[in-house]
Amino acid sequence: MSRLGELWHSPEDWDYFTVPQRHADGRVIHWPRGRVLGGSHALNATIWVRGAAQDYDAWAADGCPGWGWEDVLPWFRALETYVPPAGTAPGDSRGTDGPVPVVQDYPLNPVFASIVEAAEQVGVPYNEDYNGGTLDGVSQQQINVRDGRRFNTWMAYVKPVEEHPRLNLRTGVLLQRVLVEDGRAVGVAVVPLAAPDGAPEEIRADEVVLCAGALDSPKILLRSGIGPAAHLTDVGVPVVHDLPGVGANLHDHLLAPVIAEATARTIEHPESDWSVTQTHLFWRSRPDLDAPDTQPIHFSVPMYDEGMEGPMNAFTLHAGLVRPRSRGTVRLTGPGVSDPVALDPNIFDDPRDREALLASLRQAREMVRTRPLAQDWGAEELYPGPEVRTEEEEVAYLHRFVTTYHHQVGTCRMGTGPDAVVSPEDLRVHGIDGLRVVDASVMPRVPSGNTNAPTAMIAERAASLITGGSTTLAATAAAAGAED
Ligand SMILES: Cc1cc2nc3c(=O)[nH]c(=O)nc-3n(C[C@H](O)[C@H](O)[C@H](O)COP(=O)(O)OP(=O)(O)OC[C@H]3O[C@@H](n4cnc5c(N)ncnc54)[C@H](O)[C@@H]3O)c2cc1C
Repeated sequence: MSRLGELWHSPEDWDYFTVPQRHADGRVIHWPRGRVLGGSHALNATIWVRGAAQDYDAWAADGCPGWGWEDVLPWFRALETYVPPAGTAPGDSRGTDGPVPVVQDYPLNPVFASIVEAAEQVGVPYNEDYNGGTLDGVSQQQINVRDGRRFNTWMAYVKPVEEHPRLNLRTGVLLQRVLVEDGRAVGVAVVPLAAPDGAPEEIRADEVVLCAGALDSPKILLRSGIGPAAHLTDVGVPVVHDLPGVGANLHDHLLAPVIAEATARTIEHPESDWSVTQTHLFWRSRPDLDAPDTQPIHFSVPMYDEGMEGPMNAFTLHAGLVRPRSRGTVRLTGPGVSDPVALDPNIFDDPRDREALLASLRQAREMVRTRPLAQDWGAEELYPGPEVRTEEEEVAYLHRFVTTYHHQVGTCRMGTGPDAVVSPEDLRVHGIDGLRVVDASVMPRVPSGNTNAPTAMIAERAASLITGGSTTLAATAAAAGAED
């Protein structure tokens, strides 16, 4: 867990980059994505966050009836086995017998205990369980680990039934496109990962469920001729079905680092079995907001970005924006599987995003100056650094160092309007029979927290829909796990 950064740029990473960001100094930003069973959950930080009730109520109000907080809560509960801090009991809203371990019962590295105190000193109260109904506050992260190792959705759901005679798992192939005949998906075409321009193999199916994530599901639909007709024509893909919303509505959470050297104490790393990020906080950048719009995340190591350098005995308080308003696109540059995809989150297109991230950055800088960090650890800010004082300088710093929180969503959004791609009722693609999308791309708007748990909730619910509501994979996998 503590070495997750080593998976970036590795063979397990699709290793995507954005197009140059016009409101962020023209920089391209690395977007790691899991190229492995378990998807991005196999290389993420395993932080488990449901989001705010208001997030889902807004989905319901915005054309997705049946996806309000009270509707999704049972599915969140069904997913998890929550292990609360020692000496405490799970609240009513928490699950205790689902297939995904959600663990809060682990030792905090001392620097995180001081970070929690620093947050309290700037007016952020401690929240024992941010998944218990209220997000606001500073908290220990709840993570997916078992026996000191990451535990992802592949391990929870598929591995227990890996040998099932009705499961045929193909690895080493790339899904090229969905095959559509007379308005119905009838299977997929795959090519060898090692030779993607080779002849495709066709796999026929009664129904196709696409779950390639917020970057690849729209890419595959576009390559299949399902998407905005004008764009498809531009890149040489024959139009099968004009669906304007495919690849639109791309958005992401953003981070910007505040890094401080600890000059008075050594940050030890007894957490080698645990994560180098153990706390985060949820905070409203303006008092009139109905839910937190920032989620700073803390690291016991310096998260130096390209162009930064400094001592290793340092920690990071990443400012974080979780209710972005800017929207971008996923677009093809050509019809082939080897043609690069153009990923444009359009960071800071809406200036309100920059304002919220700036408020979060200032809060993190203020925390570094509090007694628990400044005095007890001798914390001295390295980045942005003392020379960054005016608003203009802080904004320039954001443009130079803003980065992803890895939570891209929205590119095959659920809904019923002209921009909707899948139906909120059953996640079927509008206008094509026999085709569903089930992943982070269907979220109409990103929840105010990390996106893995919401994606797993959507998948859990979809499994029930696909099987006619008669069962859930949670129950199946939990039963299989119990037999081991
Ligand atoms: C570095 C990083 C850290 C993160 N940290 C956290 C965290 O701590 N907590 C949290 O909640 N969220 C975190 N996230 C986000 C979270 O992991 C994602 O939101 C979640 O995994 C999305 O699930 P998904 O099923 O939509 O897509 P993915 O998990 O990306 O799965 C998509 C799958 O489709 C496969 N695929 C794609 N294209 C093709 C193709 N053409 N052919 C065949 N297969 C294909 C991929 O290999 C992958 O297995 C992080 C993400 C990253 C990248």
